[in-house]
Amino acid sequence: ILPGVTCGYRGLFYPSARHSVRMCSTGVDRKGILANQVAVVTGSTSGFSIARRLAQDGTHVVISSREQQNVDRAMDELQREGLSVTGTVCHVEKAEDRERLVTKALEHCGAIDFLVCNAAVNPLVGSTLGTSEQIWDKILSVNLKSPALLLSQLLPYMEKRRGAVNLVSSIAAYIPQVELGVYNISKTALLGLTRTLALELAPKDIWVNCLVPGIIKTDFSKVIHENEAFWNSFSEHYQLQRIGKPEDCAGIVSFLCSPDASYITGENIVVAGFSCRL
Ligand SMILES: NC(=O)c1ccc[n+]([C@@H]2O[C@H](COP(=O)([O-])OP(=O)(O)OC[C@H]3O[C@@H](n4cnc5c(N)ncnc54)[C@H](O)[C@@H]3O)[C@@H](O)[C@H]2O)c1
Repeated sequence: ILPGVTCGYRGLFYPSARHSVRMCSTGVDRKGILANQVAVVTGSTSGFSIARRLAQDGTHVVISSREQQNVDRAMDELQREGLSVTGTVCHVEKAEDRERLVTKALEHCGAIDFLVCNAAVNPLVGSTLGTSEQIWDKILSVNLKSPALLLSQLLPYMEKRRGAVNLVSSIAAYIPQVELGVYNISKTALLGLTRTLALELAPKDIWVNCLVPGIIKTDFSKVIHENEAFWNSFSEHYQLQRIGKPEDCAGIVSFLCSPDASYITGENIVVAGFSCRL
């Protein structure tokens, strides 16, 4: 256990903690609604709003991304806020890194309840037909294949306690942007992956849903929100007259892991300020 971080039940597989909170679902104090549960979040060291919110709601969170220094910095910041967070390097394309992530979660927290697949890349701004085979492989590998492979490694542990999986797609799945080419396609395919996994995992009472963010202000979307042409047409396309904040997405992920969402699986939840083009 990390200094200053209490996991509380290291090495023990408690029966699903969800059952103990299921009774107090709607209309009650949500503080600690995810207490004593464990979440693994990929690509969670730059904005880390989802990791923070899950931890604020009581979850023990295992963060990860490609660079040790980024993992250390995010862990440090979240632990200073008194949150139960640990982390490790996990380049989601690498099987050994995914295995290390699983081991880390089990070592520190003894179980795994939730998986949030946040990591994604878009190495190219350009058309689909102008994309090299190498870039195709990279985008599909990180954005689409890795979530499924990581889940298959986590599943033996998640199914002991039931659980929730949250994939992260994009509004680009519904409203493709010409300059986002293969990225649009990877995010569209995630909608299909969500439904297929929901079907496969329903008998295990593991819920699989997909967050579909609109334009959210992060480094990832700089290429869009720092572009003047984008702002010229923004109010025409998005009805809430602002771009999203990472926190706008974090709460919905927490909700989808909570007992209040126990009859929701296979859904794509759009958090995008509404567009008539949807
Ligand atoms: N920001 C937006 O407007 C927006 C809109 C729609 C969807 N999204 C999606 O939201 C998710 C989070 O994006 P964000 O905007 O917070 O950006 P972000 O850059 O903060 O998050 C992406 C994370 O993925 C990590 N990552 C990339 N490749 C990785 C790999 N191979 N292994 C492990 N980690 C890897 C990055 O280091 C980063 O931490 C992504 O799936 C993105 O596609 C973002």
